[in-house]
This record gives sequence, C-alpha cells and structure tokens, in this order.
Amino acid sequence: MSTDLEKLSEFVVVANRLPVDLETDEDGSKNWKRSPGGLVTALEPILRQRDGAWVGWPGVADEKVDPIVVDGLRLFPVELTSQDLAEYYEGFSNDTLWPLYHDVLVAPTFERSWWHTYVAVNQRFAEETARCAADGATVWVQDYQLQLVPAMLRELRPDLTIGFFLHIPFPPVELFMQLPWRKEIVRGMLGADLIGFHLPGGANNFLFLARKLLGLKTTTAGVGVRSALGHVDFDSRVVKVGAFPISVDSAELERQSKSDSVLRRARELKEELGNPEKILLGVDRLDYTKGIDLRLQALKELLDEDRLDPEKYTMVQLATPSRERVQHYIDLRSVIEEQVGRINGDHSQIGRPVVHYLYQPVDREELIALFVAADVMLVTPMRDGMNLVAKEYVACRGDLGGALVLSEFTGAAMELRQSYLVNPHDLDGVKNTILTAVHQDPKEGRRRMAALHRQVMTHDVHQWAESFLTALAPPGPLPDDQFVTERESNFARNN
Ligand SMILES: O=P(O)(O)OC[C@H]1O[C@H](O[C@H]2O[C@H](CO)[C@@H](O)[C@H](O)[C@H]2O)[C@H](O)[C@@H](O)[C@@H]1O
Ligand SMILES: Cc1cn([C@@H]2O[C@H](COP(=O)(O)OP(=O)(O)O)[C@@H](O)[C@H]2O)c(=O)[nH]c1=O
Repeated sequence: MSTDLEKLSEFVVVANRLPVDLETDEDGSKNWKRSPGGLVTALEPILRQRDGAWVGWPGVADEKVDPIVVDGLRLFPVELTSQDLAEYYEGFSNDTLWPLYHDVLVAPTFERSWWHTYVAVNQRFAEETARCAADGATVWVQDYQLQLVPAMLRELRPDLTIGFFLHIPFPPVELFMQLPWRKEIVRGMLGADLIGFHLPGGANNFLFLARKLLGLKTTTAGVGVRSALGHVDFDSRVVKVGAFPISVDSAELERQSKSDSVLRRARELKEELGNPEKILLGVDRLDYTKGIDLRLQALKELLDEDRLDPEKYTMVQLATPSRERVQHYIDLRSVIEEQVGRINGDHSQIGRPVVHYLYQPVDREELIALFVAADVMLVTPMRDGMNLVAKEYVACRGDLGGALVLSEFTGAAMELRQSYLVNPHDLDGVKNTILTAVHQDPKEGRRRMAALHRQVMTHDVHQWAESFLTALAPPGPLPDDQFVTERESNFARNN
C-alpha cells in the first residue's frame, strides 16, 4: 500500500460502485473505465475537491483488488463474490428495492436469501469504511444498496459523523409497507446524523414512516428544499432529515459545450446524420424506469400518422447497458430493439435510418457534442429520482437553442418548470408535446431555455454537496416540543 493510501481519510464517500469499473480488455490487460450512472457523475468532482477516499465495488465479481489510486482518486475496493452479485446487487438491490421504490413499475421480488446477503454485504462495506476513516471523519453513505450501512458503521465507529443520501425516489408509505424488512431498513438509515432525499416528498414520507412504523417522535411540519429540516428522536440522538436536489457540474459542462472540439464534433454529427431539419435525442441507461419504449412508441405513431416527416427528422437514442442479467432488463432490451427495427423498417431510406440506436456507453465529450447538436431532448421516465441528463442538456445549451421534453415524474421536473412537461402515462399528450417542441417558435424556445439555463447554472452539484454537508453538522438536542409521536400528530390533524 502506498503512503497516500495508508493515510486515514477525513472525508469518505461510500457507494455501491467505485467511480471506475475494473475491465479486462481483449488482450487480457486490466483497465479502469468510468462506471455508469448519475451518482458517479455527481460525486466524482466532490471527492476531488475534498481530497477524500471512496469505498465501493470495482464492478466485477470475485476480484480482490487492493486499495489503489486511479486518476488521482483514492479508492478502497469492496469485493463482491458471484453470489453477492446475484443476491445483493441484481437481487435485493435491483429486483426488490429498485422496483419497489420506483412505483412498482414491475413487481418486486421478495426473496429471503437475497435479504440475508444484503445484510452481510452492507456489513462488509461498513467494516471497510471503518478501517479507512480517520478519527472523527465525515462519512457520506450513498443510496439504496447501502441503507443498513449508517447503523452498522455507527456501531463500529461512534466517533464518525455520518450522512446518508438516497438517489432514487423514497416511495409512498403504502408501497414501502410491502417490504418484509421495512423496520430494519428504516433503523439502518437512522444510524446517520442526516438523511437526505432529492425532494421534500421523499423526506416527508420517511418522517411519516418513522412515526408510524417505529413509533418515534418526529417533527411534523413539511420539509423544505435545502431548508426546514425534519428531525427524528432516535436512540438518544437527533437525526436530521432533509431535501437536497442533486445537480451537475454546470460551469464545467457549459465550458466544455463551448470548446472548439465540441462545436466541431457537433457540426460533424449533424453532417453524419444527413443534416436533418431537427435532431431528437434520448440518453439513458437501458432501464424500464426511463420510458425509452414510451418515446419510441410516440415517435412510431407520429410517423405512422404522417405527423412527422421521416426525411426531415432524425432521432438518436443512446442506451447504456445496465443490470444485464436481471430479467426485466433483458426483456426491455428486446422490446426496444424490436421497436427501433420496426420504425426503421417502415420509415427509413437506405443510408438514412430514422432512429440511430446505440447499445453502448458513450464518452463525455461525444455526449456533450450530441447535447449541443440536438434540437429536442426527450427525457420521459415513468419515474426517476432526479435525471441528471436533463440538467446536463440544459447546462450545455448556453446558446439558448434546443428544447427539453421532460416527464413530470422525474425529480428534475420540480426545478425545470419551463421545459415541455409531459405525463408519460398519457401517450397522446406525449405525442402532442413532442410536436410542440419540434415546431416551437424560436423566440419562445429561447425564453424557455434562458430560464432553464439560469436555474441549472445557479444550482449546481457543488451547491448540492455544500448544502448537504453544511447541514451535516454535529447533532445537538432540539427542544422537546418540536417532537410529536404518530398518535399525537393524528390527534393534531383530526382536531
Ligand atoms: O450502478 P448501476 O446499477 O449501474 O446504476 C447506475 C446508477 O443508477 C441510479 O442513479 C440514480 O442517481 C442519479 C444521481 O442522483 C439520479 O439522477 C437518478 O435519477 C438515479 O436513478 C442509482 O441510484 C445509482 O446508485 C447507480 O449508481
Ligand atoms: C447513456 C449515457 C449516460 N451517461 C451519463 O450517465 C449519467 C446518467 O445519470 P442520470 O441521473 O440521468 O440517470 P441514472 O443515474 O443512470 O439513473 C449522466 O451523467 C449521463 O451523462 C454517460 O456518460 N454515457 C452514456 O452513454
């Protein structure tokens, strides 16, 4: 271990994944590649800024990797066996919690052996973190895969200040109550000093559960955005609960979007696409929450009904491979690829497909060039914690060009009010809104984009981290009258 890695860390991020995955190339050589998803996009600049350490899984099973510095980041890998991968990651995290927390878009599987593995893996993450954190350090635990870590870590290291942030929606109480291990999960999160959600709704759901499920005293006033924290009286401590909408590195994205290389690449992309009148763009992990199939269905119907001319308009859909061994993801890939094939079969010409579809990760620079080239960005999830892609598109449109079609069921919709908002369950509404965005009056488009751009530039990922970490100050007791039990709050509501 190098001296840099022997040094204990004052600031530690703990997430299921490291910011880079260990991949084996065709020649057998091992390389670190950026790992997928918005959590990594958001936290990487924060870790760099604070010179912290990152505890996480290196993205490959049965691989024991020693602590390592990659691209200036200090990484502490946690090994997952093939069985852990199947039961903790693909199973409990992504086939139980993920669907349950995303409005039960597909049925969650409740499998007891997966739960036991989830507990064991969370314990391992807590132990690795306890080893690399300095005395009194700040530890920031991330997301639904690690909801038990705060309590486990507090048990091992009561000296630490522990924050927990959930990147996906926290479900309504009626859905959460389906979970056989609901009390254990809530107690696990309550090991933190501060529990953060993207939106006030998630924070309020959590406070309600703490009262209803565990009979704890909590504040009952609504939580605000970066303000009016809620409090839970738990285990002789006060746990704070708040809403902190995550964002992107807006200034950096804007800077890159204006660079010569990106502008050149954006022009090339338009040419390569045959200089269509308008380019429509979708950028997602291939996930059933993202509404990729919905937007393809909308496009198909618009083309079938002659309401969109395939010679004038082209769509690019990027889909990063994700959770490829989970059945719902396997099924969705088939559905999407059949849709793309059918649209192109019915409406394309030789050398001019209507839909350009890539099932592969695309690097940042290419992505930014696509954002700059795209006239209409389609973000249509059925449910999404935040959706950083929507904010990235807006950050890259300092030229005030383009239009954003955005699902009301994303966290981003709460802030990006001047986008073309759609209800993804209303297919006709989505079709009409796509047409409105495609044909928008340029002046109206600039007005909307100016407001969106202002919002994203003034609420960036640094503000997100700063506001969370400032609220994560050492806990202090609150006056007794700020707490009420569930029984007392019912009484207050009914009288
Ligand atoms: O690690 P994977 O299983 O490949 O999944 C990638 C990430 O997906 C999820 O991202 C969420 O976080 C984003 C940032 O807060 C948010 O914008 C988005 O709405 C969420 O879906 C997941 O929560 C992460 O843990 C994964 O790393
Ligand atoms: C398709 C694609 C995406 N990215 C980057 O990934 C993240 C996605 O974040 P988001 O919050 O929108 O959703 P999930 O976390 O996946 O649920 C965003 O930063 C994209 O720019 C990428 O780099 N390359 C890709 O091909």
